[in-house]
Amino acid sequence: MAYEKELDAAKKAASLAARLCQKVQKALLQSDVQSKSDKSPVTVADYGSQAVVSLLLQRELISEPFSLVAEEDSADLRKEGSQDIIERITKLVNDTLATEDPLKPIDSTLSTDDILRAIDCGTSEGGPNGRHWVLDPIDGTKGFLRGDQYAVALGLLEEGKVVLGVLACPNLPLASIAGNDNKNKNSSSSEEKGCLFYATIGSGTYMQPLDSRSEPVKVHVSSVENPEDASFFESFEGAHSLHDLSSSIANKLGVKAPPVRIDSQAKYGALSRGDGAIYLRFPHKGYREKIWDHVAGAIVVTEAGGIVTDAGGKALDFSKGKYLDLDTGIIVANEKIMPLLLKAVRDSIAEQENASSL
Ligand SMILES: Nc1ncnc2c1ncn2[C@@H]1O[C@H](COP(=O)(O)O)[C@@H](OP(=O)(O)O)[C@H]1O
Ligand SMILES: [Mg+2]
Ligand SMILES: [Mg+2]
Ligand SMILES: [Mg+2]
Repeated sequence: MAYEKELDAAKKAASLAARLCQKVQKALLQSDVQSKSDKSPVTVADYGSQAVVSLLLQRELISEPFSLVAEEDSADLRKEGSQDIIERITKLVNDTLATEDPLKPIDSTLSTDDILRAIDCGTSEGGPNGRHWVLDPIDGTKGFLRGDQYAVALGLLEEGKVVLGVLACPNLPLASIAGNDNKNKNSSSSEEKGCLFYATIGSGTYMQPLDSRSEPVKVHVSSVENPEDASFFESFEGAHSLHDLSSSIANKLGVKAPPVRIDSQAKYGALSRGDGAIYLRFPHKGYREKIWDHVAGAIVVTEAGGIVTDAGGKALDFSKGKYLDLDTGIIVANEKIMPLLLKAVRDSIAEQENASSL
């Protein structure tokens, strides 16, 4: 299989980073109200996750040139007054790496400078040439803080095309979230949860339990043909996607089920195994989508048989650097539903534009 070595490294890196995030989220949820309103736990987990992935990939793929496009950089951490937080991140990363390799000699413990350097490996710009890893160390920070869904999302671009993607979703139930009430979909209930989705180009999409040795299963998007029987995903946060517009599109399609609102690229993971059939994402005017919010999710869905396009039906172009250059919105569906969805999107956007020009 192509990209076998890269996939092994990516799965290991994302799983370990997810373990770090789980530890921080658990402490956060057990803490008092005052520290919950403080943003530092998510900061620590974000940087810690990025450092773990950066270090792991470089260690596992030592003979290859390394380029990483990642959401975070260390500029804020290098400001005065950040020493305490850097030390917390460094301890967290060292503790996490030690669980991966308990026999590691003690003198290889990483220093604060090592951690800052690892975070700053993620400053590549991407683009159409060569290989670039693309990382969102915590996608769905809002969900992370609420105790809901989030994902560690890692992908690989080769000559501007996505060839590999891994999504670690620590709070996503292993069983389908279709048909549950909305509370269970987003939050951590007592059922078994923690999913690792992965895909390489031409080889399909697989899911396995995070942190477990049980066998991966091949997954497929929903085969629903009639949109009336489809359910759709969208952002939990109304600030990230226009819920009114998606509701208008769903009405036109005759979708009966209420929207399933969850945070992060866990939506792409859930779609890849058929929990819902449609994903609608329409940011407010002027927002520019970043590649790390979609690279891993896009290949996880397309290798499972889905289609991911912008609102005009164009494939997403990940070769333009950090930003996606696209026509309003991102939509996902299976082959059968996509033509109907594109028409509903076009009609709803035209109606909205007419209404605002009156
Ligand atoms: N105004 C906005 N419109 C659309 N997306 C936004 C946004 N502000 C932030 N985002 C992006 O939405 C992502 C979360 O998506 P979702 O709503 O599906 O959970 C965020 O990722 P991070 O949490 O990694 O910053 C962020 O990049
Ligand atoms: Mg993100
Ligand atoms: Mg993020
Ligand atoms: Mg962010």
